[in-house]
Amino acid sequence: MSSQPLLVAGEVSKSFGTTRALDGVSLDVFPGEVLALTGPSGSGKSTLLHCLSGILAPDAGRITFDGRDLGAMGDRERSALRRDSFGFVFQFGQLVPELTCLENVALPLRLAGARRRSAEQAAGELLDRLQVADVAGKRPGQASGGQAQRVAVARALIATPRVIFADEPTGALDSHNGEQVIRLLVAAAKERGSAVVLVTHEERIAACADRIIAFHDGAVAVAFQRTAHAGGTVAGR
Ligand SMILES: Nc1ncnc2c1ncn2[C@@H]1O[C@H](COP(=O)(O)OP(=O)(O)OP(=O)(O)O)[C@@H](O)[C@H]1O
Repeated sequence: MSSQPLLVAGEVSKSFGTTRALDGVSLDVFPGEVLALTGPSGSGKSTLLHCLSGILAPDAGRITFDGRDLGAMGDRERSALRRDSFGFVFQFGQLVPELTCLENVALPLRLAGARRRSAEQAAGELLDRLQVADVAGKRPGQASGGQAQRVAVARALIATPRVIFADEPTGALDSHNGEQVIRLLVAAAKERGSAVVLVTHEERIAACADRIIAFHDGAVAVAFQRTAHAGGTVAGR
């Protein structure tokens, strides 16, 4: 496949004090692909995800999204990019506890100016797609961990972002539940054409991706192309 990469990291380095979390990492994320970042604890996976999503600024190197340099953007432009083009799923869903699950999922559309009725209709359809329509009227605290994580996935998908960043999204679930959540995330993202960057240390979860990049000590250790989806390049030193 010859599509252009959507997100590009070029020679990205990041340190926290004397700890070198990333050491000259380069990689591409292609439109619609599911990329897993794996590796042992402390190898730099989350730091890279935060740099790719514009949450953290690298000390050296460059991140571009759709040809635009994240480092050259002002805070407002970067926040708008995160809101309009990216979706996020974290280890603990981080849903708004006072809102129902349906309202949580509808929130990104409401913030983008959609009317309540159409936003909640779309949210209801997505909850159904993620097999949790029965918790629509409940608050997150009344849902199980697995249900709440599916609600968080629905919220990340609803505005059809170009990229979904998922940082250990199944870390708080048992392996069966975790794998089901990832399979639903991957299937729903593919239907909508959203790329997924998935941080996980679990092999079974990484195996759901099109491509796997394993990190060690802040650098790319090895990369595997599992499907013919994208012609990505990786490098590290
Ligand atoms: N905010 C921070 N302040 C200080 N050190 C940090 C910070 N964030 C990360 N680090 C350090 O940077 C290195 C890489 O951390 P990172 O969280 O990216 O690894 P990881 O592979 O995601 O690990 P885990 O799987 O345990 O989440 C580690 O040594 C970590 O202790």
